[in-house]
Amino acid sequence: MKDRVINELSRVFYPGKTHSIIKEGVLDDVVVEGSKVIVKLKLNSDEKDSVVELLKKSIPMSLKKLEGIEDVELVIEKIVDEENKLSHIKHVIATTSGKGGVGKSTVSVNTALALAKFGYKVGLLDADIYGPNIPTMMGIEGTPITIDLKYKDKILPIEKYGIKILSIGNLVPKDAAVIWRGALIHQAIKQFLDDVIWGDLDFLVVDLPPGTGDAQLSLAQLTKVSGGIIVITPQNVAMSDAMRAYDFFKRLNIPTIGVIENMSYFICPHCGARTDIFDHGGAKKFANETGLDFLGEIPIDVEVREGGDKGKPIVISNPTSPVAKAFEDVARSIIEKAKI
Ligand SMILES: Nc1ncnc2c1ncn2[C@@H]1O[C@H](COP(=O)(O)OP(=O)(O)OP(=O)(O)O)[C@@H](O)[C@H]1O
Repeated sequence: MKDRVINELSRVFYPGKTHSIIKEGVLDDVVVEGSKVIVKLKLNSDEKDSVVELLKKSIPMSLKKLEGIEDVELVIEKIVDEENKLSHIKHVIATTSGKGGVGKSTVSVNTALALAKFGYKVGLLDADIYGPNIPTMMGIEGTPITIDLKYKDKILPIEKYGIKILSIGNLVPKDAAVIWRGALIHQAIKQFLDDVIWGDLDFLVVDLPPGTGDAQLSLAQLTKVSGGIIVITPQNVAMSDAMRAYDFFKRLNIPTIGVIENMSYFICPHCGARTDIFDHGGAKKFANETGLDFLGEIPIDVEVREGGDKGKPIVISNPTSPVAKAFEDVARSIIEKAKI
């Protein structure tokens, strides 16, 4: 229904212009509740009253033509011109890792879902240019993006499991991004921040590429990141990579919220014995040495991997499991630090 509403709105002219209200970039959100639709617009504070009056007439008139829509509510917010476009996002949280494959995306996805479980409005931005695997993990691969293809200027994130998701994988052809360098990456991240209709969010979790590179730099330049999370595996060799990621956050003035140890240990499902496959405690040691907070340890669990492959993360597929609880603990620490 939401798609139909947006499609219909693409036919409503912005008063005084030759293009639609969508092209004008004033649509902030669309919420469908049964036969009622709520359309949220953000207009410049100096927009004329006559324009507002015309919108109040034309939008309900147009949407009521849709089958199943009986009531249309218009919420119009006036914003100061060129107000920071991210002012409706309270906290930007970035996750990174010293190196690839440590489970950074897994942590981003499950932490975002745990935050949403606590009732917060959450967005998840997959800015991992080199391995945008969040669509697969969230089970949204192949879902066509609606609005950017038609209007070029605004992108609607995909909603699943109660959060809004957008991946660089949705914007560029598979494998094309790996050759991207500075300027292009900067442009892509800018587009994510400027042109995506995130709506009001308490948290935007950004899954950065591993290491210290252009994406981190651009994000820091383009927005105020409330805090960064470093994901590491327990081996000693992982420490120097983590230290580089931490130093980079410091140089970019991104406060580090803390460290998570992923693949921390393995509990045998048959005998219950614990094995520290990659050693254990590296992240805690790292946290002690740097004075950072230790946010928790996530065991290796086949359900985590399966959840990622099947597009149903463990926080959703098995919410009472110890791993899901561990992700909730991470979310609690973020909430506590953000003092929300
Ligand atoms: N705690 C865990 N238990 C079992 N499997 C896990 C765990 N964490 C991550 N994995 C699996 O390890 C693989 C790599 O994880 P993920 O993609 O999250 O890592 P990443 O650090 O984001 O990798 P990349 O650098 O490629 O972006 C995935 O198949 C994922 O399902």
